[in-house]
Amino acid sequence: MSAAPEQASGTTPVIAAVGVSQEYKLARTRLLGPRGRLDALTDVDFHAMPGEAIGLVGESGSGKSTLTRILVGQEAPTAGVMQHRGQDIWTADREARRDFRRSVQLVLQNPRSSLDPRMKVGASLVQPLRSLAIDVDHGARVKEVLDQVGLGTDALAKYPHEFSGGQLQRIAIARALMPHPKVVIADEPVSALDVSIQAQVLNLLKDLVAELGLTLVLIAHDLSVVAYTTSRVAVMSGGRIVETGSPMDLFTRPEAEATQALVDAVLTVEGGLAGRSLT
Ligand SMILES: Nc1ncnc2c1ncn2[C@@H]1O[C@H](COP(=O)(O)OP(=O)(O)OP(=O)(O)O)[C@@H](O)[C@H]1O
Repeated sequence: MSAAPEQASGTTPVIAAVGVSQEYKLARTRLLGPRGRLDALTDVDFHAMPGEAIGLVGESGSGKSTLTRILVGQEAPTAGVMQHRGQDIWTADREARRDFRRSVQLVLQNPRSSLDPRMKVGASLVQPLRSLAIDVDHGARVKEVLDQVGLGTDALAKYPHEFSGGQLQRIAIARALMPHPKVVIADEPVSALDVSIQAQVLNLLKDLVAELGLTLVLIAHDLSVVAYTTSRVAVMSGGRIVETGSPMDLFTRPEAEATQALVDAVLTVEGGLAGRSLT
């Protein structure tokens, strides 16, 4: 098993996919015909250091969602290793697996589908504490996280339909924060939101990284979104990471064709970088 480079210098990534490949078997096109195979990921190395905000960007079908499912432990890779604090999550003991499930939380694209519409926000927020059997004062923790995401406790007795998309995404982020995670993986967290609200949610994620020392993995198809929010960006194409660099480097000196295409997409969308600086 190869180790992530930082381990040699004594600092362990909080999460790392090391040499990860993912092959899917496709449905037969003929009754007795062979099953096709699709390489969704090929030899991917991806890691996030403690307190780092890292972006993962790529066009549709490049493998971002597949890598996300591997990073959160929803799928085991067909080759390579998925590590949490240097330990393979699929061979780790029960305690280490529990620590991983608590430590790495996911925020999805659409809070309207990730939050149960029949549950009051208060009940949705405490659900992760129950399912992970975390023994803390629920009321105090709920107040604390609502404050961290800029919402008041009046949200607790309301249902999801009573909120705007931006407020709901704050609630989804609050829910992810409930178990005191070290890592938040946000999969296209602003692409379902109005452009006017997107910067607010991205600013919230940036503030959480700065104030709580969180590690953020931000996945998006829009390079300007990850450039605004993170300091290091990995570009995916065809199931591989084709380039990694600072947002400024990717914009000013893109090396891979896929990076150039993402830069072009930002620059041709009217107002693509409006209101977002690269620093
Ligand atoms: N469960 C699966 N079975 C078969 N093929 C899959 C499966 N999941 C993903 N794929 C294929 O793997 C490739 C990568 O898909 P993936 O969803 O990871 O890309 P993506 O970058 O997240 O795209 P999008 O932004 O459109 O969600 C695609 O060709 C996709 O069709």
